[in-house]
Amino acid sequence: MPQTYALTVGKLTRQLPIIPISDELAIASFVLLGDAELTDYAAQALATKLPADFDYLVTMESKGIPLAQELSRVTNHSQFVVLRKSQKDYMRSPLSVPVSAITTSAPQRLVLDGDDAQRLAGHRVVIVDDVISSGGSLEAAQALMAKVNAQVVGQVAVLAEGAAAFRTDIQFLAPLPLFPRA
Ligand SMILES: O=P(O)(O)OC[C@H]1O[C@H](OP(=O)(O)OP(=O)(O)O)[C@H](O)[C@@H]1O
Ligand SMILES: Nc1ncnc2[nH]cnc12
Repeated sequence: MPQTYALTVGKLTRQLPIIPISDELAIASFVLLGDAELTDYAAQALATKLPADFDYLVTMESKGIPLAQELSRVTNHSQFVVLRKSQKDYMRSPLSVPVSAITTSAPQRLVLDGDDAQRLAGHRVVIVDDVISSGGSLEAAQALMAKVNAQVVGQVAVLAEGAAAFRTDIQFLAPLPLFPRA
């Protein structure tokens, strides 16, 4: 098994460390947090793939947050919504659903603050994340949007990992392979 994977996103390349995540599987770890150059570049590129008309970007804590912020700025949307991975005492009437992701074996919930729920109700939203893999995080976000009667008009990510690269219901910039564990 190679130790790193050379990821190319447009004009940028990054060497991603290959990390075992189970007895059978390893991932090329893509941590966008802290990579301002790639975040800005990806936001510019993803902006061209968004529907012309939407009200809010919605992202998932945590690695999607800087991307959604930059994409909001590029598309002149002054507010976006973050779905959290834990419930905080400052939330009012939060809604939550179970979420599973390829990187997380422990049970988790995805949480929407009630104030954000009111803001999204009846609006057109685009779900944005750094990477879509099993689709578990995306599915949980969709479930929350359905709960608040928000219409999902786009689903975008920088990378589609494994079988997600064959999905026709998402827009992304590059595929990312999964690796058998050595
Ligand atoms: O399609 P899936 O299998 O759900 O995988 C994709 C999700 O996994 C990663 O988040 P992670 O759970 O690692 O949390 P983090 O962003 O807080 O690190 C990534 O940011 C996506 O949200
Ligand atoms: N390859 C990857 N790196 C980091 N987080 C991920 N979440 C899903 N796939 C991932």
